[in-house]
Amino acid sequence: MHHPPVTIHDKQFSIYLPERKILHSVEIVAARLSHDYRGKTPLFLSVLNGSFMFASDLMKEMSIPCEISFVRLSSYTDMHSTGKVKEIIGLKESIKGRHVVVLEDIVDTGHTVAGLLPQLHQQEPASVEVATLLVKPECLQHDLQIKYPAMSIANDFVVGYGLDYNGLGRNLRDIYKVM
Ligand SMILES: O=P(O)(O)OC[C@H]1O[C@H](OP(=O)(O)OP(=O)(O)O)[C@H](O)[C@@H]1O
Ligand code: HPA
Repeated sequence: MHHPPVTIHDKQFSIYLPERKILHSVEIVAARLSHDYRGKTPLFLSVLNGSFMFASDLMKEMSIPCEISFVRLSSYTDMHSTGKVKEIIGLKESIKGRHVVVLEDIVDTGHTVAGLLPQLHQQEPASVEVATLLVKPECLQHDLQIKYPAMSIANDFVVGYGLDYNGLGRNLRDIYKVM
């Protein structure tokens, strides 16, 4: 399939990860989670906005009983991290004693996940792990154990499949990187 470059705001992006590759990597993560959490009814916590597409496709591939809830925790404007971590919004149910799996679209500097995990641990879950579609190992600034990364990428700004550049690009089926 041909994927011409796309323009979003002031920048051009070229094809990076086609949809079939994304979906294949999501299937593999779902199979691992279905195996590891058998008998545990995990609670997925999808961190909005970026992770909605990953969460949706991952849930469809899960072969064990599981639940999902959506939380917000935003710290990004433009293409650079502000480094500020905000508190969790929207977590209505108790996670005490639950096996929680945080769903992220991307772990970049790691600020977001590093800020989120202590807030979750305060509520005494049985366990907390992180599943992310993308991780940028070169950019990580925290000592994080990301147990379920679907794909590792280089230090490129990417959009598509839920990921945005200043609000746009989330609807793209494929992932593009800035040119
Ligand atoms: O590892 P980090 O450097 O913290 O970057 C990753 C976070 O940044 C993005 O969220 P953003 O705050 O842009 O909100 P969004 O999901 O609504 O786009 C992304 O969805 C992750 O949550
Ligand atoms: O590369 C990225 N693209 C979109 N959003 C992001 N948030 C952190 N890194 C990125």
